[in-house]
Formats: sequence, C-alpha cells, structure tokens
Amino acid sequence: MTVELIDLRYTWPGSSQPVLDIKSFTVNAGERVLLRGPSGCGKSTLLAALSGVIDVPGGCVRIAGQDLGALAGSQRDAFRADHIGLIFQVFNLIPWLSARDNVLLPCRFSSVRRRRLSDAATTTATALLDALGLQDQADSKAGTLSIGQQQRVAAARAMIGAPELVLADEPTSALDPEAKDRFMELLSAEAARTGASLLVVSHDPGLERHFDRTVHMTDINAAVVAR
Ligand SMILES: Nc1ncnc2c1ncn2[C@@H]1O[C@H](COP(=O)(O)OP(=O)(O)OP(=O)(O)O)[C@@H](O)[C@H]1O
Repeated sequence: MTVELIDLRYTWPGSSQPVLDIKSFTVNAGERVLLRGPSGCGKSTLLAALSGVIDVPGGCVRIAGQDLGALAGSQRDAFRADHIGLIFQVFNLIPWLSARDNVLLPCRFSSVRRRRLSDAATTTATALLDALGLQDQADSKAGTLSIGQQQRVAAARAMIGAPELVLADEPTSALDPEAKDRFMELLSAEAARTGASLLVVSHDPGLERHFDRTVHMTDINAAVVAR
C-alpha cells in the first residue's frame, strides 16, 4: 500500500474547528485516485498531511511503509524529496532554467531518485519531456513556455526518479478542456510506466474517467459533516 492513513485528526493552529477527521484512507500501489469535494473541505490540507508538509500528531500517516510521524522535520523533508512527486496549481518552475534542468531538480536533491534512474539523468529527463510531448522545448527556458507546456514540465519533474507517490493539487485548472484531457492521459500513462500511485485533487468531474477510483471528501472526512 502506498498511502495508509488511520484516525487522522488535524486542526490548523489558531482555529477552533478541526479541518480533518478521517478514520481511514488508503491508496494501493499503482492506483490512480481522484479526490473531490467542495471548496474548504480540506483537500489541500490532506495533501499537506500526506506529503509531510504539516505535522499531524493526531493519527498515523504511512507512505510507502514509512510512518511520517516517526520522522523529525528535516527527515520528513528528505523523505518527501525521495518518495513523493508534487504537482501544484502554480507550477513552481524556475523560470530562468531550461525545461530539462527544471525536470532534473529532484535528482539534485535526492540521491534515492538519482539511483533509480536507469540512464544518465539528462537522458531520462529528455525522455520524460519527449513522452509528455515537449521534444522541442527541452532547452527552452521554463518562463518562456505556455501554461500547458509548463504544467507538463511540472509533471515530468514530479515523475523523474520514479517516486512511489505523485500528489497533484488542481493540476489542470489552468488548462482548456482539450489540454486537460491530454495532460491527464499523459500523466496517467507516465504513472503506469513508473508504477507510481497517483492522487489528484480536482473540482472537475470530467476527469473521472482517467482514474481507478473517485473519493469524495464528504464521505471520508467527518470534520466536514460536523461543521
Ligand atoms: N495555512 C493555513 N492556515 C490556517 N488555516 C488554513 C490554512 N490552509 C487552509 N486552512 C483552512 O482549512 C480549511 C480547508 O482548506 P483547504 O485548502 O484544505 O480546502 P480545499 O478543500 O483544498 O479547498 P479548495 O477546493 O477551495 O482549494 C479552510 O477553512 C481553510 O481556511
């Protein structure tokens, strides 16, 4: 199992109401799960808990067999770099670096991801960009690419070095309907190739066909119902 969450409770500092109260949530190895729910129901907070960005003393979050609660802050950061690929609504690309150099960044920070490459890192980055339809943009500065192209660079960066889990928060919100479908097809195909589990947050019901399963936050998060 790639994600195993038991009795997760979380309240943002300064808030009187819990935002997450989830008995159990799992994602199997290689599974693609779409996470849906109304604005403010805690989807992004759940991704922050799964990636170890926030500390969740109440409950157990296990990613690829590792209990995140057993790791100190810096160990959690290292674990995230080694085992989790992240794709955000804003892509956090470094605009003055080429698309290829942006894709290579996780390998700079993680020797685990570097070791998992079967080819030279630059060869793998170029192949990932090719697979995502960016064969002509590998040397272009990220800041000069279109939104759709930048989103695909962000996906290649999340996938390089085969992390067990790829988390994406509204990855298609800036794309038009056709580009959305194409992006999800490419992301899905890459996840299948590397064996990554995929957990994607989106408001868009049109994306469901790209996933093995849809989870509605209102079904798993008792904190939403209690509010
Ligand atoms: N950094 C933060 N500090 C304090 N409260 C926060 C923080 N981030 C989110 N919250 C609160 O937690 C609740 C859930 O927010 P979250 O962003 O997880 O919801 P969401 O389902 O992802 O919403 P959306 O679909 O609008 O992005 C909201 O009430 C929000 O105000």
